[in-house]
Amino acid sequence: MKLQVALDVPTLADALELARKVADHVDILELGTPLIKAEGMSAIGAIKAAHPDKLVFADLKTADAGELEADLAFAAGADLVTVMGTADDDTISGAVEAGKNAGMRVVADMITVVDGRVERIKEVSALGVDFVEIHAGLDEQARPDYTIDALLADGREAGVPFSIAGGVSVDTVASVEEAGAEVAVVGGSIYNADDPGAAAKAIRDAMGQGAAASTGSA
Ligand SMILES: O=C(CO)[C@H](O)[C@H](O)COP(=O)(O)O
Repeated sequence: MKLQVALDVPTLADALELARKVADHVDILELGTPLIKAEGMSAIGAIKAAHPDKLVFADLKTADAGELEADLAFAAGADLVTVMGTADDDTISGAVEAGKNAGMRVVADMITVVDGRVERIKEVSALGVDFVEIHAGLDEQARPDYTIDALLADGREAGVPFSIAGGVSVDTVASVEEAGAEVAVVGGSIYNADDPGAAAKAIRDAMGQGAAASTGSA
């Protein structure tokens, strides 16, 4: 399983600083949606230029014009982009087409899909996305009864390649790996830590894989 850090910070300068602190311990550097909105697509290339040995993930959360938005992110240097799992099937297919043309990968973000999630995961997988991100967003995580367990159960059941995002921490990353995820996505547990580098290393160690390898593929 690979470890992806979500650089959910407001400026490119903050993202470059955070990436520098954690890069030794992660495989994939994610530009969070707010960062891309604040800084634009050029931030993708800046992160890639600073860390050419890492996969760069642009969390576009595209809801329409899938081919156009994915094209822009791939041209800017992204290795992977997200399209919303709730988007129109043609939007998802458009992003998949852009991925094929660029030789890069497309991930369907299943955020806000709760009822019927396994069925929709299978549908978007059949449209050709490379994997699905089974995801509880920050607002869903803030509810008092939130746990990661439903995400893991749906990953096990769906039978397609998946990542997990939704407050993954040093305490839960082993269960994400045990569920069969290709990628564990971690934001707040790293960027809110007093020492983000140490937090990333602790999560990597909890995965039992030691230091991050060079990342030609996820
Ligand atoms: O995409 C996101 C929110 O929409 C976050 O990047 C993702 O949820 C990972 O962060 P955290 O570990 O804090 O949940």
